[in-house]
Amino acid sequence: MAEASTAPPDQRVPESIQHSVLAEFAAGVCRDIAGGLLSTTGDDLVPFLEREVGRLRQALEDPFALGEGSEPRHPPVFDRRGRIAVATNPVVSHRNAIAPPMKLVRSGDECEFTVELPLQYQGPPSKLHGGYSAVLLDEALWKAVRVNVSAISFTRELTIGYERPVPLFEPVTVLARVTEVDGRKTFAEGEILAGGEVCSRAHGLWISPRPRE
Ligand SMILES: CCCCCCCCCCCCCC(=O)SCCNC(=O)CCNC(=O)[C@H](O)C(C)(C)COP(=O)(O)OP(=O)(O)OC[C@H]1O[C@@H](n2cnc3c(N)ncnc32)[C@H](O)[C@@H]1OP(=O)(O)O
Repeated sequence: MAEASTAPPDQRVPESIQHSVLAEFAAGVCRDIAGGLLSTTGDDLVPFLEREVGRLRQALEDPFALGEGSEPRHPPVFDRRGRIAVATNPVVSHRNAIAPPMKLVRSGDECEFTVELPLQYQGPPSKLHGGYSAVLLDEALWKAVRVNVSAISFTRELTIGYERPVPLFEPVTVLARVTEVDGRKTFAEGEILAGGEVCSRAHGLWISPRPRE
Protein backbone atom coordinates (compact mmCIF):
# COMPACT_ATOMS: atom_id res chain seq x y z
CA MET A 1 0.00 0.00 0.00
CA ALA A 2 1.23 3.50 -0.75
CA GLU A 3 2.59 5.57 2.08
CA ALA A 4 0.30 8.53 2.79
CA SER A 5 1.83 11.98 2.66
CA THR A 6 0.70 15.56 2.49
CA ALA A 7 -0.35 16.57 -1.03
CA PRO A 8 1.98 19.10 -2.69
CA PRO A 9 0.27 22.52 -2.60
CA ASP A 10 0.08 22.83 -6.40
CA GLN A 11 -1.74 19.53 -6.87
CA ARG A 12 -5.46 19.00 -6.43
CA VAL A 13 -6.95 16.16 -4.43
CA PRO A 14 -7.10 13.21 -6.87
CA GLU A 15 -10.87 12.79 -6.62
CA SER A 16 -13.80 13.96 -4.52
CA ILE A 17 -14.65 12.13 -1.31
CA GLN A 18 -17.99 11.17 -2.85
CA HIS A 19 -16.22 9.51 -5.80
CA SER A 20 -13.96 7.60 -3.41
CA VAL A 21 -17.04 6.46 -1.47
CA LEU A 22 -18.67 5.45 -4.77
CA ALA A 23 -15.58 3.45 -5.85
CA GLU A 24 -15.54 1.56 -2.54
CA PHE A 25 -19.28 0.94 -2.77
CA ALA A 26 -18.80 -0.41 -6.34
CA ALA A 27 -16.04 -2.72 -5.08
CA GLY A 28 -18.49 -4.00 -2.44
CA VAL A 29 -21.14 -4.67 -5.09
CA CYS A 30 -18.49 -6.56 -7.14
CA ARG A 31 -17.74 -8.71 -4.06
CA ASP A 32 -21.45 -9.42 -3.54
CA ILE A 33 -21.80 -10.37 -7.22
CA ALA A 34 -18.76 -12.68 -6.98
CA GLY A 35 -20.29 -14.52 -4.00
CA GLY A 36 -23.83 -14.48 -5.41
CA LEU A 37 -22.74 -16.01 -8.72
CA LEU A 38 -21.63 -19.08 -6.73
CA SER A 39 -24.80 -19.42 -4.65
CA THR A 40 -27.50 -18.27 -7.09
CA THR A 41 -28.65 -20.62 -9.82
CA GLY A 42 -31.38 -21.12 -12.41
CA ASP A 43 -34.34 -18.77 -12.30
CA ASP A 44 -32.86 -16.82 -9.39
CA LEU A 45 -29.79 -15.75 -11.35
CA VAL A 46 -31.28 -12.98 -13.50
CA PRO A 47 -33.21 -11.28 -10.63
CA PHE A 48 -30.07 -11.47 -8.50
CA LEU A 49 -27.97 -9.77 -11.15
CA GLU A 50 -30.68 -7.17 -11.80
CA ARG A 51 -30.77 -6.35 -8.09
CA GLU A 52 -27.01 -5.91 -7.87
CA VAL A 53 -26.76 -3.86 -11.07
CA GLY A 54 -29.73 -1.81 -9.79
CA ARG A 55 -27.85 -1.00 -6.57
CA LEU A 56 -24.95 0.27 -8.61
CA ARG A 57 -27.19 2.25 -11.00
CA GLN A 58 -28.97 3.88 -8.05
CA ALA A 59 -25.64 4.86 -6.51
CA LEU A 60 -24.54 6.41 -9.81
CA GLU A 61 -27.78 8.38 -10.10
CA ASP A 62 -27.84 9.49 -6.48
CA PRO A 63 -24.41 9.20 -4.81
CA PHE A 64 -25.82 10.80 -1.66
CA ALA A 65 -27.98 7.69 -1.18
CA LEU A 66 -24.69 6.11 -0.05
CA GLY A 67 -24.82 8.32 3.01
CA GLU A 68 -24.05 12.00 3.00
CA GLY A 69 -20.84 12.70 4.83
CA SER A 70 -19.68 9.09 4.76
CA GLU A 71 -15.90 8.74 4.62
CA PRO A 72 -14.01 6.44 2.24
CA ARG A 73 -11.83 3.87 4.03
CA HIS A 74 -9.06 3.92 1.38
CA PRO A 75 -9.17 7.06 -0.77
CA PRO A 76 -6.27 7.62 -3.19
CA VAL A 77 -3.31 9.35 -1.55
CA PHE A 78 -0.15 11.06 -2.73
CA ASP A 79 2.94 8.88 -2.47
CA ARG A 80 6.35 10.19 -1.40
CA ARG A 81 7.08 11.36 -4.94
CA GLY A 82 3.82 13.29 -5.12
CA ARG A 83 2.11 10.82 -7.46
CA ILE A 84 -1.49 9.76 -6.96
CA ALA A 85 -1.65 6.20 -5.64
CA VAL A 86 -4.74 4.02 -5.30
CA ALA A 87 -4.64 1.48 -2.46
CA THR A 88 -4.40 -1.74 -4.47
CA ASN A 89 -3.70 -4.17 -1.60
CA PRO A 90 -5.63 -7.40 -2.41
CA VAL A 91 -6.25 -8.24 1.27
CA VAL A 92 -7.16 -5.00 3.04
CA SER A 93 -8.10 -2.35 0.47
CA HIS A 94 -11.79 -1.47 0.42
CA ARG A 95 -11.24 -0.29 -3.13
CA ASN A 96 -10.02 -3.71 -4.33
CA ALA A 97 -12.95 -5.99 -5.16
CA ILE A 98 -10.91 -9.15 -4.58
CA ALA A 99 -9.99 -8.08 -1.01
CA PRO A 100 -12.49 -9.45 1.60
CA PRO A 101 -11.45 -6.78 2.98
CA MET A 102 -9.57 -7.72 6.16
CA LYS A 103 -9.78 -4.91 8.76
CA LEU A 104 -7.02 -3.76 11.09
CA VAL A 105 -8.56 -3.30 14.57
CA ARG A 106 -5.39 -3.00 16.68
CA SER A 107 -1.86 -2.01 15.81
CA GLY A 108 1.26 -2.04 17.99
CA ASP A 109 3.54 -4.76 19.39
CA GLU A 110 0.78 -7.09 18.25
CA CYS A 111 -1.47 -6.38 15.26
CA GLU A 112 -5.04 -7.67 15.21
CA PHE A 113 -7.28 -7.97 12.19
CA THR A 114 -10.82 -9.18 11.73
CA VAL A 115 -12.36 -10.58 8.58
CA GLU A 116 -15.44 -12.51 7.46
CA LEU A 117 -14.87 -14.63 4.37
CA PRO A 118 -17.71 -15.17 1.89
CA LEU A 119 -18.23 -18.06 -0.55
CA GLN A 120 -15.67 -17.03 -3.16
CA TYR A 121 -12.88 -18.01 -0.71
CA GLN A 122 -14.21 -21.53 -0.16
CA GLY A 123 -11.93 -24.58 -0.26
CA PRO A 124 -13.60 -27.48 1.61
CA PRO A 125 -17.38 -26.94 2.05
CA SER A 126 -18.00 -23.83 4.20
CA LYS A 127 -14.26 -23.63 5.00
CA LEU A 128 -11.52 -21.31 3.83
CA HIS A 129 -9.15 -22.37 1.04
CA GLY A 130 -5.76 -23.08 2.66
CA GLY A 131 -3.85 -20.91 0.22
CA TYR A 132 -6.01 -18.00 1.25
CA SER A 133 -5.18 -18.59 4.94
CA ALA A 134 -1.57 -18.05 3.89
CA VAL A 135 -2.56 -14.81 2.15
CA LEU A 136 -4.25 -13.46 5.30
CA LEU A 137 -1.30 -14.45 7.50
CA ASP A 138 1.28 -13.02 5.08
CA GLU A 139 -0.50 -9.68 5.16
CA ALA A 140 -0.93 -9.66 8.96
CA LEU A 141 2.67 -10.64 9.72
CA TRP A 142 3.96 -8.17 7.13
CA LYS A 143 1.93 -5.43 8.88
CA ALA A 144 3.39 -6.33 12.28
CA VAL A 145 6.87 -6.06 10.71
CA ARG A 146 5.93 -2.76 9.01
CA VAL A 147 4.66 -1.25 12.28
CA ASN A 148 7.66 -2.33 14.35
CA VAL A 149 10.60 -1.98 11.91
CA SER A 150 11.25 1.26 10.06
CA ALA A 151 12.67 -0.18 6.78
CA ILE A 152 10.27 -1.74 4.24
CA SER A 153 10.66 -5.53 4.23
CA PHE A 154 9.49 -8.30 1.92
CA THR A 155 8.43 -11.83 2.74
CA ARG A 156 11.44 -14.18 2.37
CA GLU A 157 10.03 -17.28 4.12
CA LEU A 158 6.52 -18.12 5.31
CA THR A 159 5.54 -21.39 6.99
CA ILE A 160 1.89 -22.20 7.70
CA GLY A 161 0.48 -24.89 10.00
CA TYR A 162 -3.15 -25.87 9.45
CA GLU A 163 -4.59 -27.12 12.75
CA ARG A 164 -8.34 -26.65 12.19
CA PRO A 165 -10.38 -25.47 9.23
CA VAL A 166 -11.11 -21.74 9.11
CA PRO A 167 -14.88 -21.21 8.82
CA LEU A 168 -16.49 -18.99 6.19
CA PHE A 169 -19.42 -16.64 6.93
CA GLU A 170 -18.36 -15.70 10.48
CA PRO A 171 -15.84 -13.24 11.92
CA VAL A 172 -12.34 -14.63 12.37
CA THR A 173 -9.39 -12.93 14.04
CA VAL A 174 -5.85 -12.74 12.68
CA LEU A 175 -3.04 -11.89 15.12
CA ALA A 176 0.58 -11.10 14.29
CA ARG A 177 3.72 -10.02 16.13
CA VAL A 178 7.46 -9.60 15.61
CA THR A 179 9.59 -12.16 17.46
CA GLU A 180 13.14 -11.08 16.55
CA VAL A 181 14.98 -8.37 14.66
CA ASP A 182 18.48 -9.19 13.38
CA GLY A 183 19.84 -6.48 11.11
CA ARG A 184 17.87 -6.55 7.84
CA LYS A 185 16.06 -9.71 8.96
CA THR A 186 12.83 -9.62 10.95
CA PHE A 187 11.12 -12.76 12.19
CA ALA A 188 7.37 -12.74 12.92
CA GLU A 189 4.62 -15.14 13.88
CA GLY A 190 0.83 -15.15 14.02
CA GLU A 191 -2.42 -17.08 14.08
CA ILE A 192 -5.90 -17.22 12.61
CA LEU A 193 -8.52 -17.80 15.33
CA ALA A 194 -12.20 -18.69 15.11
CA GLY A 195 -14.43 -18.92 18.18
CA GLY A 196 -11.32 -18.39 20.33
CA GLU A 197 -9.54 -21.46 18.89
CA VAL A 198 -6.40 -21.40 16.77
CA CYS A 199 -7.06 -22.66 13.23
CA SER A 200 -3.76 -21.81 11.53
CA ARG A 201 -0.34 -20.68 12.69
CA ALA A 202 2.37 -18.96 10.72
CA HIS A 203 5.97 -17.93 11.20
CA GLY A 204 8.28 -16.36 8.74
CA LEU A 205 11.15 -14.09 7.80
CA TRP A 206 10.96 -10.58 6.30
CA ILE A 207 14.04 -8.96 4.80
CA SER A 208 14.59 -5.35 3.84
CA PRO A 209 16.58 -5.02 0.61
CA ARG A 210 20.25 -4.11 0.86
CA PRO A 211 20.73 -0.35 0.72
CA ARG A 212 21.80 0.77 -2.78
CA GLU A 213 25.57 1.26 -3.19
C1 LIG B 1 8.14 1.78 -2.31
C2 LIG B 1 7.92 0.48 -1.72
C3 LIG B 1 6.51 0.24 -1.23
C4 LIG B 1 6.36 -1.13 -0.75
C5 LIG B 1 4.94 -1.43 -0.34
C6 LIG B 1 4.88 -2.89 -0.01
C7 LIG B 1 3.45 -3.28 0.15
C8 LIG B 1 3.43 -4.72 0.54
C9 LIG B 1 2.01 -5.16 0.86
C10 LIG B 1 1.99 -6.38 1.77
C11 LIG B 1 2.79 -7.49 1.23
C12 LIG B 1 2.79 -8.69 2.09
C13 LIG B 1 4.15 -9.30 1.99
C14 LIG B 1 4.48 -9.66 0.56
O1 LIG B 1 3.71 -10.25 -0.13
S1 LIG B 1 6.03 -9.21 -0.03
C15 LIG B 1 6.03 -9.92 -1.70
C16 LIG B 1 6.51 -11.37 -1.70
N1 LIG B 1 7.91 -11.42 -1.45
C17 LIG B 1 8.80 -11.18 -2.41
O2 LIG B 1 8.49 -10.94 -3.56
C18 LIG B 1 10.25 -11.21 -1.98
C19 LIG B 1 11.15 -11.81 -3.05
N2 LIG B 1 12.50 -11.90 -2.51
C20 LIG B 1 13.35 -10.84 -2.58
O3 LIG B 1 13.06 -9.83 -3.18
C21 LIG B 1 14.65 -11.01 -1.87
O4 LIG B 1 14.87 -12.36 -1.58
C22 LIG B 1 14.74 -10.20 -0.55
C23 LIG B 1 14.73 -8.67 -0.86
C24 LIG B 1 13.58 -10.53 0.40
C25 LIG B 1 16.03 -10.53 0.17
O5 LIG B 1 17.06 -10.46 -0.76
P1 LIG B 1 18.60 -10.29 -0.33
O6 LIG B 1 19.39 -10.70 -1.51
O7 LIG B 1 18.80 -8.93 0.22
O8 LIG B 1 18.74 -11.26 0.87
P2 LIG B 1 19.11 -12.84 0.86
O9 LIG B 1 18.07 -13.63 0.20
O10 LIG B 1 20.49 -13.01 0.37
O11 LIG B 1 19.11 -13.13 2.40
C26 LIG B 1 19.63 -12.18 3.35
C27 LIG B 1 20.11 -12.91 4.56
O12 LIG B 1 19.04 -13.70 5.13
C28 LIG B 1 19.47 -15.04 5.28
N3 LIG B 1 18.34 -15.96 5.20
C29 LIG B 1 17.62 -16.27 4.11
N4 LIG B 1 16.63 -17.13 4.45
C30 LIG B 1 16.77 -17.36 5.78
C31 LIG B 1 16.06 -18.13 6.72
N5 LIG B 1 15.03 -18.87 6.35
N6 LIG B 1 16.43 -18.10 7.99
C32 LIG B 1 17.49 -17.33 8.39
N7 LIG B 1 18.20 -16.57 7.56
C33 LIG B 1 17.84 -16.60 6.27
C34 LIG B 1 20.48 -15.25 4.16
O13 LIG B 1 21.33 -16.33 4.44
C35 LIG B 1 21.20 -13.92 4.21
O14 LIG B 1 22.09 -13.93 5.31
P3 LIG B 1 23.48 -13.15 5.23
O15 LIG B 1 24.22 -13.78 4.10
O16 LIG B 1 23.17 -11.70 4.97
O17 LIG B 1 24.09 -13.37 6.57
